[in-house]
Order: sequence, then C-alpha cells, then structure tokens
Amino acid sequence: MDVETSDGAPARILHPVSLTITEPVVAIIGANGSGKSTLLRLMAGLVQPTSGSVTFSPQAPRTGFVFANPQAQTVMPVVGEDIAFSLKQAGVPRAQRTQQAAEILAGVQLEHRLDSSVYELSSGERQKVALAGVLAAKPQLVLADEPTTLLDLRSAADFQARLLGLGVPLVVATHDLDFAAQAQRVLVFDHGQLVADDEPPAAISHYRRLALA
Ligand SMILES: Nc1ncnc2c1ncn2[C@@H]1O[C@H](COP(=O)(O)OP(=O)(O)OP(=O)(O)O)[C@@H](O)[C@H]1O
Repeated sequence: MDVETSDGAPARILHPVSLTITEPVVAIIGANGSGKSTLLRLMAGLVQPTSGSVTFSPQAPRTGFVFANPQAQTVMPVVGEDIAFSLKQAGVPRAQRTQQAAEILAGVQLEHRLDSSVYELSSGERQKVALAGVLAAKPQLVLADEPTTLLDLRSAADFQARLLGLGVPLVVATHDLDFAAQAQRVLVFDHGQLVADDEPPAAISHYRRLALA
C-alpha cells in the first residue's frame, strides 16, 4: 500500500503481504504506525490497495467496522435513533426497532440513554453506542480497530467477550495483548511489514521482544 505524502513524495505504508484468513478470531498487533489500521481499511474496502486485491469466499460478507474513534461511528444525534438506523440497515421492520434498540442498549448497560443526545455521552459511553450500532446491523464479519481503547476495565472485558461470542469472524487490531491472546491467530506488524504470523503465545512473545529490545 503506497500513499503520497504531503510533499508529494511516494511512501510505502504497508509492504506487500499475502494472507489467507480462515480462523474465527485473528488479532493484529504492533507498534503505533506499524500498519494495522491500514490492513483493516484494505480488508473493509475503505481504501484500495496500490496493487493486488482483497477477496472473500464464497462472497463478500456484510462487514461491520468498529473504529477506534466512536465519533466516526455514530451517525444519528440521538442514541436510540442511532441504533435504530443500524437495525434498519439490517432489515429489521420499523415496528420492532425501538424495542430491539432498547434491548441492545441494555446489553451495554445504556438502556437509560435511549433518548439521550450522543453529544452528552462520555467517550466510553459513546464507544459503547458505536459498538452496539455495529452489532445491531448483524454483521457477518467484524473488523475492529482498537475497539475498547476508551472503555474501563470491566466494560472492555464485557465488550471483548461480546465480540468473541458473536459467532462471526473477527479481525481486530489491538494494543491489548490479553485480548490478542484470545485469538486463534495473531499477526505482528512492524514498520509496515508482517513480521510474525503465529499462534498467540509465539506471536505475542515476538512482539514483546521487538518492542522492548
Ligand atoms: N492516507 C495516508 N497518507 C499518508 N500516510 C498514511 C495514510 N494512512 C496511514 N498513513 C501512515 O501509515 C502508517 C501506518 O498507519 P496505520 O494507521 O496503519 O498504523 P497503526 O498500526 O494502525 O497505528 P496505531 O497503533 O497508532 O493506530 C503511519 O505512519 C501513518 O501515518
């Protein structure tokens, strides 16, 4: 993946990488700026590769993308409306949306916020609403970019369990190595290169050696 920098010079932000992903949960770890988000954005089709392609078999799934910044995620001004919008995208009939939105919000302990403005939520609350909205759209693949960064310990653990228990494939970029340890496969990126692709213990050890050398 090449980009043009602000002074017009070409820069390679992700070196050529060939991956076939079949595991239910794959974690991507690596230092800030190592290319994790870029890989996720390529997988989501949010950016196009300079060369090569991303393919899905048997067909492209309905993909939910969880951004690190929930402000990029919530699209409606009122919490319940935001969840209802996702439910609409998932084909849930209008008559059922309010009830389902309330149930989904209860799942993230925010049922009392159904009629609140998203602008009056704390960052963590807004991240929960954003995550709930993605799950409400019943994705067949979830790509998550540091989805629990803003959450407290308990909320992060709850949400990680929820993501892992969804029963749909998950690819997650994370700095939380305990979370990464719960994947079946861990990819380690360093300066835009895939430097390890292994089961969690080996990949995480590799990253620790790299980061703390
Ligand atoms: N559109 C772009 N134009 C120029 N540079 C970019 C662009 N997108 C990403 N980069 C650069 O590519 C590198 C990789 O960015 P990326 O967001 O993939 O890193 P990351 O591993 O997700 O980092 P973090 O852990 O900080 O979120 C960074 O140096 C970033 O500044």
